Amino acid sequence: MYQLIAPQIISEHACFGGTQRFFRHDSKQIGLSMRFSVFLPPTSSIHKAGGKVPALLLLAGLTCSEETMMVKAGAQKLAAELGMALITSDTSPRDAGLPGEDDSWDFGLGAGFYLDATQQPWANHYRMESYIINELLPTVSNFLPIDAQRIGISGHSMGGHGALTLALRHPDIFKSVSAFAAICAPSQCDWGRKAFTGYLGDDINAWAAHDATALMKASKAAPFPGGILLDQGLADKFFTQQQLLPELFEAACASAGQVLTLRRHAGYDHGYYFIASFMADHLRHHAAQLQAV
Ligand SMILES: N[C@@H](CCC(=O)N[C@@H](CSC=O)C(=O)NCC(=O)O)C(=O)O
Repeated sequence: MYQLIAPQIISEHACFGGTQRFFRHDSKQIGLSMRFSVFLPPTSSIHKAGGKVPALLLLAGLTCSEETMMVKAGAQKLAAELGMALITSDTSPRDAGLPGEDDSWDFGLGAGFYLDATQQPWANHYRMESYIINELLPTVSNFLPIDAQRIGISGHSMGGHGALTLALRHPDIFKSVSAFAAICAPSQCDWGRKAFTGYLGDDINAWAAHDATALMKASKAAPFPGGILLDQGLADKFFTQQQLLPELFEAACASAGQVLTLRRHAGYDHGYYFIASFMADHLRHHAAQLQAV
């Protein structure tokens, strides 16, 4: 483990008795400057004498940034009441300046898919999994009153894929998991096939390690005994276009003996009004499991 560098505060805002901060730091994993955000509840030790608080990492989807969840998901009020911090990451490196990086909205900039690319020209900078696991989480738990032993993960769409796959790949780090409208089987949908071909190459055997459905199918026992919560809107155009495929993840959970609460909501689309409508249930799902750790 290398020496962690203290992040710089870009802006700070009082929020529901706690503090919303936006940061930048020079990332060794990405090789570029990265931005992230943290909401600290009033119970954290920057507000009163006390210990470290549990935290929920919220991963956003395609075209989003570290700001999106904090601005649109409406999570801070209940997180403040539950005494839980919120952490958000950006969705890709910025300023890598790679050819083709900005050609489409579902690959490259804003579309890092929370994995480490193995293919050039992406492999040097597109290392979002190593960044989150080895740099972002150690940084926030080292420099802020966040308890590294009580971290949960959730996310939306591409961020839901990130939440499910990072939780399944790092169950020692993430003690609870949930997702909103997640890309549940990327090897079997257009978004995932495009991203995995670009970042991981043509060999589909390399894809399974980053596919939530494949990872769950390969599990010998339920990886999350506390259960996984997954919400899906039935008026979501990306669900209708077969980009999300929650039914495949549901079948994989059944075969692994993993308890999954998959809620299908009539009338809800893919956007943040859907996320905000069910965010409280997700925060309570995580709070219950993280308090118990
Ligand atoms: N530009 C796209 C739409 C992009 C989009 O809908 N992004 C979603 C995530 S999709 C999966 O990861 C999102 O969260 N957008 C931010 C928002 O505020 O809604 C198109 O042309 O369809």
